[in-house]
Amino acid sequence: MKKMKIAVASDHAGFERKQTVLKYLQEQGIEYKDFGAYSAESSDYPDFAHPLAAAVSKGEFDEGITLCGSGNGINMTANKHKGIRSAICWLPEIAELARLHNDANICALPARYITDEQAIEIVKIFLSTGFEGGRHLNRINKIPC
Ligand SMILES: O=C(CO)[C@H](O)[C@H](O)[C@H](O)COP(=O)(O)O
Repeated sequence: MKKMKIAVASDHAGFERKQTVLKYLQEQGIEYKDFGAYSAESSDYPDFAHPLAAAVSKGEFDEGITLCGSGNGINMTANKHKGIRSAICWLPEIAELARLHNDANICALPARYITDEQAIEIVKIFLSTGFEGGRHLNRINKIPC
């Protein structure tokens, strides 16, 4: 895997699953920053998703990984930022397509609906798959509003 700098965030609902993802990144020697939440105490996902998405948008990180209960809230928040293409990835195949076809730069995990093993598999595929370009480049260029 190429050398990368990854931004990671969750709310309380994604906190436990995030620990598994962080351990995986550590084991792989992948540099990361954890933007919070730092406990499983109830919290609001925008408080963590906005700083993470701003940092990815500014190019401070190569990609982001986010987790909340369903993946929706943290995904919606991140997609408000310029240049962010955040995709909810609930299967490895969806994660692969999010990179190949959509050049997604944030992988949003539905922490309450996947296992630790599935989370790792999804992250592994997301981080190791490149953008296909071609016809997909025309399409992603038409996304900004
Ligand atoms: O935004 C969400 C749902 O669309 C996230 O999954 C949150 O994690 C979830 O809403 C948190 O729910 P809780 O009842 O406050 O734990």
